[in-house]
Amino acid sequence: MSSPRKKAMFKAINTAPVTPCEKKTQKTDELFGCHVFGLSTMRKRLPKDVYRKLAKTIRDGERLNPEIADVVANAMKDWAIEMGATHYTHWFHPMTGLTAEKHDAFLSPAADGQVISEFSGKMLISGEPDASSFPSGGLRSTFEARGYTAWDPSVPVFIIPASYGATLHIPTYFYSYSGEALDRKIPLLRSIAALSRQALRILRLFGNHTASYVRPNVGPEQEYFLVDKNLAVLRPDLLLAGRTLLGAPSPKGQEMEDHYFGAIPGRVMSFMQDVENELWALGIPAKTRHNEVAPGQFEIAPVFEEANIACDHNMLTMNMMRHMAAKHGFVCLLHEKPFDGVNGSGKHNNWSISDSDGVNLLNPGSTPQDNAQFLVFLAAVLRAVHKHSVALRLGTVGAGNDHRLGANEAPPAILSVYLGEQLTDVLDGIVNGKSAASKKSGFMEVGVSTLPPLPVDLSDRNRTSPFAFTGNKFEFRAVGSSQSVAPVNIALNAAAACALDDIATELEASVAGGADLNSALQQLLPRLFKEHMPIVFNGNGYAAAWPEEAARRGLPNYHNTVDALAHYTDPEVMNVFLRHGILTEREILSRQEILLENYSKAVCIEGHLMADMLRTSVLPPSLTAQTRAAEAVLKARAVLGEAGADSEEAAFTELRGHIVALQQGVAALEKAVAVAQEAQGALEQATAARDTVLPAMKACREHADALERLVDDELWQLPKYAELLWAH
Ligand SMILES: NC(=O)CC[C@H](N)C(=O)O
Repeated sequence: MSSPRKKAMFKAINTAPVTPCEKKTQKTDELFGCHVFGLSTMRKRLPKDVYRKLAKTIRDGERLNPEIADVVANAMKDWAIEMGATHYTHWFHPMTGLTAEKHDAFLSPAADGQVISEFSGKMLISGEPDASSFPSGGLRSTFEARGYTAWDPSVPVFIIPASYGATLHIPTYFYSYSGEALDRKIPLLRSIAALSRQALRILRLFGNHTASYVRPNVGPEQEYFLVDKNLAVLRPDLLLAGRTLLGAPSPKGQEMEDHYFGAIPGRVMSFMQDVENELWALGIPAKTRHNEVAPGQFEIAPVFEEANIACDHNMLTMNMMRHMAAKHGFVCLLHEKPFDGVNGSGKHNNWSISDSDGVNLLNPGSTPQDNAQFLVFLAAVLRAVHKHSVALRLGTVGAGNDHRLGANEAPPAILSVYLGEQLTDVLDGIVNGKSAASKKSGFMEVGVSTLPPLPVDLSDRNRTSPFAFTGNKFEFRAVGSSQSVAPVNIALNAAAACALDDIATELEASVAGGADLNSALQQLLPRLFKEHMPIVFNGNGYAAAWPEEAARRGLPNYHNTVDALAHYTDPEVMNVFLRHGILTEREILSRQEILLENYSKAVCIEGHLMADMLRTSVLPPSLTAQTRAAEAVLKARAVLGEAGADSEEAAFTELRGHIVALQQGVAALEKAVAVAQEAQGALEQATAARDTVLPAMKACREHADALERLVDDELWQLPKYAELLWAH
């Protein structure tokens, strides 16, 4: 038990579960939302007319009326101080992919040398952080520091408690001096508004005059790994890159499939309970928890919320998990592929749309009228994914996710829609103009006026599909575990808005021309389903034949981030975002640049880090092992004569072969990193990172992992896969 690695392992397996924080109450319904200045708290603390105006602002997603801002801010401050808050912060989502906050105390100097607690309406509504160091993708020069934050009242403010004093968090947008979006919230809100406008046109055609808005709902399933902290600190790759850059496979990985839904280890249960308590207090409806497929992998999933809130809540969930892992002696890995050879982690984005009356528009209804409306929305989704699949693919780009997509554990990078046989039968029937008897009970006459009810469980599950219909929602499985769900939902809403716009325009024209809605639909739906049937694929997305079949269908397959990002500026891709004012041309260009830079930086950091680890942690024990092997050859020869040391020589030669190759590999890797860093232009740099750094890393890893299996275990410093994956 002498080496730091062995000591860490000993500590890891002897660590007892940490007791979760004491809760304010044992009852979940009392705990839920207690750290949120939500509607019920507002009603209690605000004058009636102020409450009414604020509630309307929240419901309609408007900016706060400045006349009531001071009263609202004051009530918030009093509540926050009672909850132990000393500071407030505007909390936002810059293009770093993480959240950002800068804290200010509630204090202002008073005339008598004392201080008073102060928080005005102005402080609540807007802020002006120094924005110079956030990525802007060329939207402004570094010296143009001005950036603004503005309260997004559609997400309630909340308190993050800490032993030293809580902080009031105000969810905000973040934009530049010139009014351009520097964050992911602004385009998300614009996309939600666009979807609402277009979907309402369809509802009005169906005679719905009560719905005042339509909103997308999102439920992101979050996968993650937990690694014992004692072991993780000995792995610079886990700490700096969030994934292992080296590591021979564990003799036992996920082959037995015994981890999936297995009994949750005690330490992990305490961690989960602590996370959930905090999330519930924040009004985040965390619902499901379980062991995932890979050893050391877990999942947390909330129930649906409106997309903007769900997105903020997922960012908060990730922050909370990282934070709470430290308390429980873990490091929480949100990377898409922390370990080679076992499953990576995704974030399955469940997406549906509902109207202001709470009706889920992707729910097949129980009347012919409802079914017809469902088919229109279904057609719109198929059209959105088929016509705008590149825009959707852009919502999943990232250096980490490239290791996962298409690796036969997550969907391929080709976008297709899984509908299940039954629903596909129904659509085929509509396309072919004849009634379609489906496999099970579902049966649908052609001609929407005679549609019988559709069965509820319209589809099986298909894990290999990136975009699967699951009965009343779509599950977009391509998003990576570390990614914000904002980009993919911006793209989904934008693409759906375009498709609904096309459909509404045609139907409105037919109706205006005197056609009744049913005959207009009978004209439109068979044509639409026929046009977009190539996007429907119910088969195995992991099969080798699928990419070929997809190519025949004309479906794009951009299987890495750089290829996908190069198409951000294709006119038809830009148009998805331009058409309804979701992003301006300058905002699109800046996002393309930021994402490309982010990719090259991530790859170059990994390359640099791997070279350092190879030089300082892999080569030294390997060289010691080589010296021992050389001594073994000499000793065997001394005893057995020149010809008697064959096996010792073979062992030495094998070691030396990998060592020499690795020494050359490290030099090549360092050169590749330097070349990529010097390349001019964001696309060129990202291309160089992909084409030179990644292959150089792969070549090194082969030898390093072979050495791990050859070098004496007591010499090896880096915790091994078996230890990282199984010590919980
Ligand atoms: N059980 C599962 O759904 C596995 C999903 C897989 N981990 C992914 O990356 O998407």
